[in-house]
Amino acid sequence: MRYLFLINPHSGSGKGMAVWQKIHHYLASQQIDYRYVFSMYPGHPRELAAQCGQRRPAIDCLVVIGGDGTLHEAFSGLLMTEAPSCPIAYIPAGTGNDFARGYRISTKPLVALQQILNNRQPHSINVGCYRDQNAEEAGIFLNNFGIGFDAAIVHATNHSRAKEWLNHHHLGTFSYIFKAVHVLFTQPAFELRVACQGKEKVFPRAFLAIASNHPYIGGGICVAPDQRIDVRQLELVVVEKRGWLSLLGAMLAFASGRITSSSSAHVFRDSQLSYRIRPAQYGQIDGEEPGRRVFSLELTCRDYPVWQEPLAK
Ligand SMILES: Nc1ncnc2c1ncn2[C@@H]1O[C@H](COP(=O)(O)OP(=O)(O)OP(=O)(O)O)[C@@H](O)[C@H]1O
Repeated sequence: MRYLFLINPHSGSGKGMAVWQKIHHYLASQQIDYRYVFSMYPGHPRELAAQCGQRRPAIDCLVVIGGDGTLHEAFSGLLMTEAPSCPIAYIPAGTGNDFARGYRISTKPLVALQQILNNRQPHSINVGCYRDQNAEEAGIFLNNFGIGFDAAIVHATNHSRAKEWLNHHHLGTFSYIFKAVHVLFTQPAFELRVACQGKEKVFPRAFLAIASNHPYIGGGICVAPDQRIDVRQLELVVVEKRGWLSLLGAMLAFASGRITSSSSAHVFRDSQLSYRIRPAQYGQIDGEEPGRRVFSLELTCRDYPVWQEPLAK
């Protein structure tokens, strides 16, 4: 096997570089055929991954070291090319690491590396695909596509001047909770129309809509407990803003990983979902922001090979 390591040294406020140093030290002491490349700027992981098929000598597996955003870009790059699918593997080095949770990859770099080196067959995972007819834009999501509450928190947190400092001092969760409380009181309701399995449902006062590819969001919150990354299906959870008390209850259920059992929540599950949202809202796609806008989404599924043995349950 010939591996290409793609590293975002800045992910997780510098964790990417620290993880790579550990991995590099180990690889250099073994008989392993590998190359490596650093991503230098936002968007670079996508470009580097898109060139994988043309590399000579050919590579058998692209190993990404970074956070969920870097992994998302690498998958997008691989899926953009017509070349035969190059299997991917992942060593988490971000702050949230939700994909690693969803696929069961260790957050200990050398254990995650062994999951790759000991692997013997490709594992097929589901990748969520979206087409926004409104913005004439298409893309993928590995973790989730959120609109409303969670996306407004991502926006507030990403633009917080204290983010770097809090992450550096392992206080990122506090920043997230603080922003969540603020958004809870300021985020207005919006209209959502969902079409699923031939039926349309209208929510005049939706508060959040999260489509998930595996159970986790926001650094380990369980938002879709029945969702599995190896099943060709997506889960959309919609929460309504009925009144302050029920909304507060729903958000507490969200924070404690029980949102799907809240009476304000509605769950839709299928390999194809469409929904429209008005007026303009914040969105988040695997933690990155597509901007505040009106959405008209069609979600579908496709599969992709991962070269990594998941940890035992
Ligand atoms: N050399 C670089 N300098 C700055 N940004 C980069 C570089 N390489 C990649 N990026 C961009 O950094 C963004 C965020 O990366 P990523 O999500 O992996 O890290 P993170 O935000 O620290 O982790 P998490 O998403 O878990 O919080 C990605 O959009 C990626 O394109």
